[in-house]
Amino acid sequence: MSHSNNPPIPRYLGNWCLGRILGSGYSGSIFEAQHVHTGQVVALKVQHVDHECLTNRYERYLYPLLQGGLGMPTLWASGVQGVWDYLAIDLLGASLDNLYRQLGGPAVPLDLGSVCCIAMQVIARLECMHARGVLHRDIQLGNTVVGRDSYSRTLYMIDFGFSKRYIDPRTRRHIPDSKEKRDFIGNYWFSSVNVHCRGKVPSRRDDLEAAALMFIHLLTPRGLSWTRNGVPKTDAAHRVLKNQKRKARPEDLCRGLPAEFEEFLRYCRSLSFAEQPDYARWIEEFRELKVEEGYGDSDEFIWPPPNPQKRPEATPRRTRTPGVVAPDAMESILNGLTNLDLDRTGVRQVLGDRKNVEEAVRQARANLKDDSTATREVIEISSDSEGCSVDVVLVPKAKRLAKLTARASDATNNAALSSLVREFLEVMKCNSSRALTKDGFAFLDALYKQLEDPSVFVAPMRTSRPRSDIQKAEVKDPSYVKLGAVARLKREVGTARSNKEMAAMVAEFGKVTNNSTGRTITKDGFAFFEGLADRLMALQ
Ligand SMILES: Nc1ncnc2c1ncn2[C@@H]1O[C@H](COP(=O)(O)OP(=O)(O)OP(=O)(O)O)[C@@H](O)[C@H]1O
Repeated sequence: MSHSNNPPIPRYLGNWCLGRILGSGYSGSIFEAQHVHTGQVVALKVQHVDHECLTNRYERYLYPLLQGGLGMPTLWASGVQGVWDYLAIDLLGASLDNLYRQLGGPAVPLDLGSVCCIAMQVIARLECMHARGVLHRDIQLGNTVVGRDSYSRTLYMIDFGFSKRYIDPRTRRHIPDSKEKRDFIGNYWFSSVNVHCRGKVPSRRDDLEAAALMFIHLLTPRGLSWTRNGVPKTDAAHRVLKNQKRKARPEDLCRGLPAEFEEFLRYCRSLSFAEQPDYARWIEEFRELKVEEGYGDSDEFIWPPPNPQKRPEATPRRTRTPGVVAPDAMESILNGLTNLDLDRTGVRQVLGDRKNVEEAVRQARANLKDDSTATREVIEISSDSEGCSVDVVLVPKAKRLAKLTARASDATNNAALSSLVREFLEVMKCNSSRALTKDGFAFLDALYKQLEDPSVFVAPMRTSRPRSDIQKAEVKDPSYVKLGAVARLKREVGTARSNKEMAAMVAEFGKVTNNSTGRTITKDGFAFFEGLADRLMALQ
């Protein structure tokens, strides 16, 4: 319906006296308003009842599902008066869109510290919404706003006009997927490729992918490439935009950004339709990135952005430049393959006592046996420098770690252990996830055992309990516990005087990593293992 003939919005709606306009969207306007009796100040979302997209009608049913969650606005009242439908919700502050533009965006990107805070908070908001069975489906800068007063460092999600329950309240089941192409719901800039370009049914993964694109947009000078020509005005222009979005590879979108952003985007795209995302892991990843870059570990969104507390260390950050396999990375992949020597029956045992080979090693060997029947994983790696593509056989991370674990139990001296530690580092670095999986812990167990006393049985540092059990049973340490301990280990490993001392360090590393939410190896963690490999050579 056309709005030009709408009657003017009255000064009073229900018990609310309308004040200044806060913003307007496609379906209506938002006003600051005050309760005539209590004086309470709210944001009043006003829409014409005949509007073709009367989102208030949906929102009033969704708000109650979200009440009480951090960063979820409260719905105080709602009603219809004459032709006006209104919702009275918490009055909040500026949107990220406003703040970003104030600072010069998109010409000027946002600082990494702020984007990490945004990432931690937005992922947590999505976790909260999803836990209550609701998808947002319209994640964008204009729908992410800061709170007021004591909540001015908290981000809120607003605009649930496109939101939907993805858990059927009757059956308690996830909504079904569909092969049929559906009309697009969301926004041009950040809606996921599956939803926007392929017409798929939105699910939790798509909220997260939209968030990932939003983070990348904020960090990219001039923003995501498909946003640069403005909102498409014709169907043809919209088709061009969708094409551009569909073709943009994560490695191109994230060139020059810290690896976490590309990894997060890839992770979102790897989720299956009904899969539950690992929110905690990614909140922890962005927290660690923030700490590593000198911005501290808080997720509070401080505006204007403060300067980093310390400059980033000289070691270059791990940015990803996939698409091009660097010659040394390719060499390490191929070396890794040729080093996978399974026939070690004649190796003399010096450090280890074969009778006491621990559970982790037995497990690793069992995994190796299973591998003989496993299919090879072929991954295509294209090179944009040459405009060609090469096929490379990559051994999956788990398999390579299992082989390293088995070899660790057979190591005959410190030099052999040192080279195994270096191979372990290679595996962890060339993989898109730096999370220490149970295979990684098994390697640490084997290494610890060799360093400490191979004749004593050592309880594994991490068991392979199902993740749900682990989450129930464990109270995670705050990230600074792990970060502080690993930084100390990195400093101290260079002066370790014996294998026993190094064993204790490996054990401590395993313990703090197992107790942290993300179980990722940080930059300091990598430096610790590098130091350990050096020290093992020095103490031969
Ligand atoms: N609770 C609030 N407190 C303060 N400002 C708000 C609040 N809700 C919305 N706004 C402002 O109004 C703008 C539009 O709000 P909202 O997105 O909810 O409306 P909409 O009509 O659904 O918009 P669109 O059609 O663009 O999706 C927001 O970007 C924000 O700047």
